[in-house]
Amino acid sequence: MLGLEYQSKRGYIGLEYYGRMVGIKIMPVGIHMGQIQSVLNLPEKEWRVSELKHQFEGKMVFLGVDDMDIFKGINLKLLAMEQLLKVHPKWQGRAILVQIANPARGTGRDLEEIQAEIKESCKRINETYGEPGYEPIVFIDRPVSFGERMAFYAVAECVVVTAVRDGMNLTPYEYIVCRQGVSGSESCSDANAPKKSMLVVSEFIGCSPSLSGAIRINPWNVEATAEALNEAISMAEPEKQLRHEKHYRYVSTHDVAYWSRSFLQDLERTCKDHFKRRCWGIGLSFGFRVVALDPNFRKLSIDAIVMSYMRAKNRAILLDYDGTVMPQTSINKTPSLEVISLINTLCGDSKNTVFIVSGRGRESLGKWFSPCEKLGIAAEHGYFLRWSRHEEWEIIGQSTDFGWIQMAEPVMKLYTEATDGSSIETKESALVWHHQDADPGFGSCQAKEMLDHLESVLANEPVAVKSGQFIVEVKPQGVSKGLVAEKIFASMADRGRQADFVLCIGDDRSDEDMFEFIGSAMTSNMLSSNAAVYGCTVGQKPSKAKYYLDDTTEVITMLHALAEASDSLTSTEVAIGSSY
Ligand SMILES: O=P(O)(O)OC[C@H]1O[C@H](O[C@H]2O[C@H](CO)[C@@H](O)[C@H](O)[C@H]2O)[C@H](O)[C@@H](O)[C@@H]1O
Repeated sequence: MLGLEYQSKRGYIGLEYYGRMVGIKIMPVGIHMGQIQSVLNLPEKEWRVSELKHQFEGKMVFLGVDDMDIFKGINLKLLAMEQLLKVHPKWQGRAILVQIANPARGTGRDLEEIQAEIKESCKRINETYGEPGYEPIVFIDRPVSFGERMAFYAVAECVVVTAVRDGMNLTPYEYIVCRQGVSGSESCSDANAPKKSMLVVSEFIGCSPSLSGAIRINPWNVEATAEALNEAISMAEPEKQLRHEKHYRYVSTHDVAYWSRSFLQDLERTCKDHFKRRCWGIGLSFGFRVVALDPNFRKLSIDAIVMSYMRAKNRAILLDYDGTVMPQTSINKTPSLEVISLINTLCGDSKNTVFIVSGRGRESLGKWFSPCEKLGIAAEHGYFLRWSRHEEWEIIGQSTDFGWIQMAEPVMKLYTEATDGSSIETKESALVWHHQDADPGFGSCQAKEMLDHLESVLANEPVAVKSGQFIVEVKPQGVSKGLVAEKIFASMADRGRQADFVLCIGDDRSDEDMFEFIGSAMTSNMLSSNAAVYGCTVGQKPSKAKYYLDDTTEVITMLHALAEASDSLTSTEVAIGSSY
């Protein structure tokens, strides 16, 4: 949705936006039952009902209640009525459409045109089908009070809504409640008479999906609407009553009180963690965002991590590459001598298991880190994993079916052609669309669009579509940096070296899987019960990591501090000198 990640929960959608949870749900509003029932009891309403009953005696009354505006489809309703009289002549002299048009609230040429059309239609229909004592169209364009409206509902056999665009439109709901009447009152429907509330409603109005007994129409289809009018008034009485029962059951139980209660419940559920977070304004101008951060989210203290590091006996150090040890802005992506040296120093300490965990391919990572003999590498988000330079690559991904590439590639090509500066990277297990060199605004819009497109095209394929730093990536399902962390911790535990110090650093979405996993790993037996766990994101932003460092420079400074606290510094320095 809008290129943002979301989860479909029970009955609603949860969307995380800059650390805040946004809940999205369809919540049709209801009516105020008490308000309607109090009007139903008014004596002047009863008086007006008698008058109308007399006026429309022996007639089938269709009723329309609309504001006079260009979206209400009033003229379409008149045309449908005209068609009904034409193709079903048995209704001539018997069927009447009473159209209440609340005075227009706006002005303008469009409105004037529609008013002229309506006037013209009323005149034509009444001239064609009218006769002494019978006018098929009764057009009321004066203000009509709530009470009088109730009186019209009381005499109407069917309410017709033909809006081409609308919000909820609660007219059908009012009609249903009015037709049910109030017990003990000589109300709309005679107190003991069977209740009916026939409805012909546009499929374009908000209340339409809630009214399962209504006849739904597309108001632009005049012929079909005319048939619906005929069906509504010709239907067998028991069927009309059954439909009314369904309507009334829904409307009376889903009133405005129900709506406000469920709205508040949903609001509370969605916002339950909001109060635990701190909000910060970050960025400037169009890049300005309010982000909500966990109050425990804090800067990683180098002194504190060094202390834990020195206390530990079995350490797991998992480092992302791009944006973590390699600045995102660097043109040359080969690791610097400084990084190689640091990593070798860390690897040289026998207490350490050090891994580069990256989305990049195994070939480039293998080449770049060839001087780091003891370094483990997880490439392509862990699809490939190697414990040290001397060991073989393991394939962690379960899927060997890459048929999805035939479906994903044409979609990516389409967007590449339309987005100057974008390109496709083909990895061994994944396809990546890059837009770092495209126009920033257009590139990210295209990325969101493409993500949706790929998700729908690949819905039944064993893949995940993810966005990252200027990329959209399709990779095998189940492959994640979280799984890499799990594998490493499990293997350490199997070797009797349960980690008592964990450091995971990364900067983007794919690293969140690592942070999520280490958050839960404490409760499993994979880690030592007293393990010091440091999940650290690069850049201050909403994250599942508990700590942050501001940039790659701070990451390197911190790694230097750990290297200085490591054993066998001399031997590793020698190793670098000989192999790089
Ligand atoms: O897991 P990481 O180490 O953070 O790697 C993720 C992706 O890295 C590469 O893309 C990144 O560098 C590109 C320039 O070389 C840049 O255009 C892109 O915006 C960055 O995300 C790599 O090409 C991807 O396959 C990795 O998934």
